[in-house]
Amino acid sequence: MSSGDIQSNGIAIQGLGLTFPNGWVGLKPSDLHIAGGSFCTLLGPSGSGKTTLLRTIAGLITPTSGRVFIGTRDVTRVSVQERNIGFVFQSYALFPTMSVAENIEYPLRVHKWSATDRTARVKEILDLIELPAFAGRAVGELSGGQQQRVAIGRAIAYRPSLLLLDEPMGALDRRLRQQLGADLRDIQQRTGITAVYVTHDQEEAFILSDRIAIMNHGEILQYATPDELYFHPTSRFVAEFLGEANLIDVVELRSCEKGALVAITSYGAVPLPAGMTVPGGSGERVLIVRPEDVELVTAPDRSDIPTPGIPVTIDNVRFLGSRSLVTVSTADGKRLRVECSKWRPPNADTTAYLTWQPSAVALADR
Ligand SMILES: Nc1ncnc2c1ncn2[C@@H]1O[C@H](COP(=O)(O)OP(=O)(O)OP(=O)(O)O)[C@@H](O)[C@H]1O
Repeated sequence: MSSGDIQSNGIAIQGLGLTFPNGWVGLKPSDLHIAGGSFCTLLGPSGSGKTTLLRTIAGLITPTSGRVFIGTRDVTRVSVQERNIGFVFQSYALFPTMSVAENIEYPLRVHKWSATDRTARVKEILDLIELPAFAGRAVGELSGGQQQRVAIGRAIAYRPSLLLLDEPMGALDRRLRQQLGADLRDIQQRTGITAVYVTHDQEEAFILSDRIAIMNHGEILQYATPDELYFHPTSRFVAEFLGEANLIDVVELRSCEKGALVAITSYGAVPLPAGMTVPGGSGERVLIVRPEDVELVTAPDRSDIPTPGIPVTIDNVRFLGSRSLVTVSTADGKRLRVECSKWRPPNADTTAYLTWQPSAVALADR
């Protein structure tokens, strides 16, 4: 496919910070390296700085500190037009009086492509976005999802080195979002363009992305693959933002005889995954265990309970069909959650013990 001839550039930001004129800190100085040809998502709650970071990469906002590189080129002081970037926003921003083909052709005219090259490229893009039969239609006659496909096609038509997308599916219903998301990922992979995508929808981010930057309060907290983020969050915020998490404060970390690490908690010693090393820094830590990794066991003799074997009382059991959600309380009143899909939970008000495999535990900053 000749659409794959886009020259993929990575993006590097170094110490990028932004304080707005009113004194509000939009971005705390951060570093990030997005590999060329990858799909990166900026994910975080409303107001966390996702759009601000995207706009700073685009050159629509000038940072107060740090640098932005596209490939090896320092573009910190380079204008938007010279950064060679395609944009897609939530509002389609298509020209309503122009046809689909004319919309796609427009940026090629601006970039002074020859008529022959324009015709060939428009055809190629119409095939790529799977709308060849709609070339002559006015964009106003298309569905929302089709219009966004045209917007994506128009954004990549002149072969920019980056594609930046700010909540492009925000106005679409769930079914259309899923369809367009799959189309977008397919287009990104077939062209090999580097894409940076803003959303606050975790599921969308997980489905689409090679790597995700989790943001909060203008800060990039962690940049990793979806499974690294889910199973090895490095902060309490990331753990709780990406689904349910049981958090247990660590009093102390100790090495046992075999060199493995053990976390001392107010519920006893909790073995940590083999090979885990003591993280740097001196901050307080928290253990993270996902509800689906926890098992509730009952046994007449406490010595039969596998570690960590935290005694709990079952508060309630909610049956949800394919799984049950169980809320339990420890002796000191801490509430924890257990999800069971393959075994029946004990009845409420019974005493049971919580256990899990050491590999299920992540260690994060408190
Ligand atoms: N020009 C500005 N001057 C002052 N503060 C601003 C300006 N633009 C944005 N902010 C603030 O910066 C913070 C981050 O805004 P931003 O739009 O980047 O968040 P976001 O994560 O994209 O949120 P959402 O998901 O709601 O779009 C917000 O608190 C916002 O009010």
